[in-house]
Amino acid sequence: MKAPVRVAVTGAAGQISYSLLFRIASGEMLGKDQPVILQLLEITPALEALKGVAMELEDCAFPLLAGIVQSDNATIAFKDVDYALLVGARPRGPGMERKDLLEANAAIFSAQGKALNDVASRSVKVLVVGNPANTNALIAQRNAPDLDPRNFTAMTRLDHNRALSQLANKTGSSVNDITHLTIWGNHSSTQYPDLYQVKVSGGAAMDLVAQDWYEKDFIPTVQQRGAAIIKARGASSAASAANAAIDHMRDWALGTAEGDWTSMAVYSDGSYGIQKGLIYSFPCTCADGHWKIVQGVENNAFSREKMAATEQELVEERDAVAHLLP
Ligand SMILES: NC(=O)c1ccc[n+]([C@@H]2O[C@H](COP(=O)([O-])OP(=O)(O)OC[C@H]3O[C@@H](n4cnc5c(N)ncnc54)[C@H](O)[C@@H]3O)[C@@H](O)[C@H]2O)c1
Ligand SMILES: O=C(O)C[C@H](O)C(=O)O
Repeated sequence: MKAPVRVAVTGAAGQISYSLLFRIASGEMLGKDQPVILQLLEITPALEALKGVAMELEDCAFPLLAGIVQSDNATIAFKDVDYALLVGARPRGPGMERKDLLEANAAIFSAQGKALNDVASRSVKVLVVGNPANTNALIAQRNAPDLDPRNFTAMTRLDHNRALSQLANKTGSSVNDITHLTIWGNHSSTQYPDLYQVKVSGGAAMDLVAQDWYEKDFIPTVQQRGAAIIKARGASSAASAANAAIDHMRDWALGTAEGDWTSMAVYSDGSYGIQKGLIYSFPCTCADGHWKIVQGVENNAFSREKMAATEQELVEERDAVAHLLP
């Protein structure tokens, strides 16, 4: 048996975590041979509810669950963690854009960035789920100057998975037949789901769909899917968000599928002309616990315009929280 790794989850009594924690503890994220210690962070008023979640985790008798820490103190919850899933934040309600949450949630991520800087493992892998995810990840990263900026990522895997399903439905194929999909940019309504590189059963996806459907149906559907879920469910996506978080971390830790890539919002090194330092979603491959931005994707004028628009939104979000960026 391997030695246990420490996995922090914030917002651990919230709705996403209720789908997430049990899957981490059952080995779906890091493998069926990897014991985990869950280090759960909540705000003080939610500690009682958190206790109930921890009791249920115990009641599953997961063979891989080697311990549970519950705290309202980030320096306790993040102590020596190898993985940190930053979920805890206010979700948006009907009619809100994710960036409307910037003020409410930004302070959380500066405090948590500092705590990670102080006590987490130096190789901690951080995934920000709480919205606006990219800019929250930027805030956490900038408040953790002793950690490699590449340790901080934000989640666009839910958008990626949504796009896979939409395309599979349209083309009458299986998600298993689809490769080389990219979500570029922000986890927001400016994101750009790019089908130009996509292969369906080895052939070009754009040969199977009309440009009109791509522009007027597919792109807005993927961009607006979070809002559509909120409208239908009366609450933001939870199980699908947890599933995407598992996919993101599993690929980062254990590697992406051979011959394909995934979408991850990562620290921009200037690839594709995107401003260095933004947390921007790119096509990424992962191996040996490290992600790499796929190079050499040829973007046409349509794509470049969409990539620039979502970059511009991230620049504006960054500028709006400049006071929280040391
Ligand atoms: N990136 C994505 O694709 C994606 C998808 C779905 C939801 N989200 C976002 O995830 C976040 C959580 O969603 P949810 O549905 O689980 O919300 P929720 O309200 O059910 O749960 C959030 C939990 O976070 C806790 N919390 C608040 N401040 C905290 C802090 N400082 N430290 C620790 N915990 C704290 C709350 O007490 C609550 O239990 C929201 O911001 C939502 O918009 C992101
Ligand atoms: O849309 C939201 O506010 C929640 C989440 O980011 C989603 O995409 O479902």
